[in-house]
Amino acid sequence: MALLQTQHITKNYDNREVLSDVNIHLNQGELVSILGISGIGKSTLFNIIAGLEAPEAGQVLLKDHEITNTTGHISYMLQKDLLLPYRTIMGNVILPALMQNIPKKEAETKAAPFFKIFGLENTENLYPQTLSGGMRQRAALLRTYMFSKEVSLLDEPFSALDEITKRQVHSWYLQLMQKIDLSTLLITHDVDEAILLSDRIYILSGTPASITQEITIDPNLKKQPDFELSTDFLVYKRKILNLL
Ligand SMILES: Nc1ncnc2c1ncn2[C@@H]1O[C@H](COP(=O)(O)OP(=O)(O)OP(=O)(O)O)[C@@H](O)[C@H]1O
Repeated sequence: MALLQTQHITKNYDNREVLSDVNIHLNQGELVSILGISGIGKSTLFNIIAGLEAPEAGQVLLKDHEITNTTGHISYMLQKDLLLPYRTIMGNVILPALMQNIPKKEAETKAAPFFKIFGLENTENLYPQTLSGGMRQRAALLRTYMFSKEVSLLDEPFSALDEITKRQVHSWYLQLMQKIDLSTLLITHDVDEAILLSDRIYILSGTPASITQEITIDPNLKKQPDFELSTDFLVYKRKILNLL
C-alpha cells in the first residue's frame, strides 16, 4: 500500500485544463521529486494534495483513506515559509502545534527531542537571525515535520541556499530521512538536486500537464561517494533534460 497517492487528478483554471489525469504515489520512507518547467502545474498539484485547492476530478489518498479537499493531514513547506524573526526557534517550531490548539508546554515537550535529531540542539531560545542559513532551513524543516510526521511536501526547500550549504543540507536531509523514516515529496527546478536526493522522479509535462515519465534512481549508484561526478549521474541528467 502506498503511503500517499493521487488518482486521476484533473484541475482547470478559467476553463483551461492545467492538470490532466495525474497519478503519483509515495511509499513509506521514500523521497520522490516532481520535476517540470516553470508554470507547468507543480504547485497546483501540491496545493491539491495538501487540500488547499479542489481538483475538478480525482482523489488524494493517505494510507488508502480519502483526504481530497481536506487540510491538516500533510505538512507543506513553501520556499517563502520563513521563520518569524520575533519568535525563538522553539517558538517557531511549535507554531503549527499551537495553531492546532495544543497547549504550549505540551508542544514544547513534543518538539524538544527533535532539536538534536535536526542538528539544532541549544538553539531553542535563540532568534532566527542569529543562526546560519543552513540551520534556519533545518528549523523550518523541523517546523514542517512537527505539523504532521507522515508526509512532508517540500516546494523548492533548498533553492535559497548557497551551493556549499545546499550540498551539506542535502546529505544531512538524506541521513535524517533514514533516521526518522521520513517520507517526502519534493518540487525542484534543480535537476542535479532531484537526481542526488530522489528514490524516484516524476516528470510533469505537456499541455495540459500529466506525468509523462517516472525515473527510478539506482540506490546503489546513489550511495557511491562520487556519484555526482560519475558518468551514471550524467546519463540520468541527459535523459531528464531531454524529457523536460
Ligand atoms: N489561482 C489561479 N488562477 C488561475 N490560474 C492559475 C492559478 N494558480 C496557478 N495558475 C496557472 O496554472 C498554471 C500552473 O501554475 P503552477 O503555479 O502550479 O506552476 P508551477 O509548475 O508550480 O510553476 P513554478 O515552477 O513557476 O512555481 C500556470 O499557468 C498558472 O498561471
